[in-house]
Amino acid sequence: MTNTSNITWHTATVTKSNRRIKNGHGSSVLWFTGLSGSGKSTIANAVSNELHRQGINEYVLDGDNIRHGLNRDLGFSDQDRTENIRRIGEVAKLFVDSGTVVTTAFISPFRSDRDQVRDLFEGGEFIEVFVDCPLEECERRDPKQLYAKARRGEIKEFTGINSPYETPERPEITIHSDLLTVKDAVEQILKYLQEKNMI
Ligand SMILES: Nc1ncnc2c1ncn2[C@@H]1O[C@H](COP(=O)(O)OS(=O)(=O)O)[C@@H](OP(=O)(O)O)[C@H]1O
Ligand SMILES: Nc1ncnc2c1ncn2[C@@H]1O[C@H](COP(=O)(O)OP(=O)(O)O)[C@@H](O)[C@H]1O
Repeated sequence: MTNTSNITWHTATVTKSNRRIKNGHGSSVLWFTGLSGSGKSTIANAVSNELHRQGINEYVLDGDNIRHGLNRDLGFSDQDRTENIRRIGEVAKLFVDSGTVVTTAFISPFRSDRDQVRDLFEGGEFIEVFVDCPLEECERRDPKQLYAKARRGEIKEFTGINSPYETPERPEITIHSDLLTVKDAVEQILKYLQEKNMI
């Protein structure tokens, strides 16, 4: 599948470092991972809103939206999920290179896929945010009624029901979204970025 033998890498003249100096802040990826309904999109968007309010270049890459466009050819088999995450990782890397604080909201259920994305980045740029919420609470929320469908057997390979979710072992940030408000979650994440001098 890899075919880079006749392709030459062009080094850009304006660098990531130039862009960070111009912007007056760092760039990184906040990689949200967690079950469907755990709160990835809600918290990622709330973080992005706050960054925007503070004049920081931000962007949200969201699972449902990307699957309507760039990754419309992919389904939910293990193999397709791996390819989904690989592509998003590469896109996130472009955003970080552009000087943006990018938030991504994908289930990204497999540890090895998340670790491969982590390896694309320089030290400190990849921030794994585990949105830790018990399956029972996600199922109670069921904002898109997908758990109900999965329980009725209408969705095959639904994460947490009949497809695995591998919890992160050493995430930079863990958000207990069954215990915290969205506002508190945003504060926890912004505090991390400030402590790391990212913003
Ligand atoms: N089988 C199955 N399993 C899990 N999720 C499903 C499935 N079918 C559709 N959906 C909807 O697609 C969203 C998950 O897409 P992702 O790209 O984040 O998934 S993955 O990272 O490739 O596993 C997920 O969005 P979130 O609820 O925001 O997580 C669901 O709305
Ligand atoms: N503390 C919380 N953090 C995030 N979402 C919460 C929280 N409490 C309740 N919710 C609700 O849970 C649902 C989470 O849905 P969503 O953000 O789409 O999750 P995901 O992107 O992980 O599928 C939303 O309806 C949201 O309003």
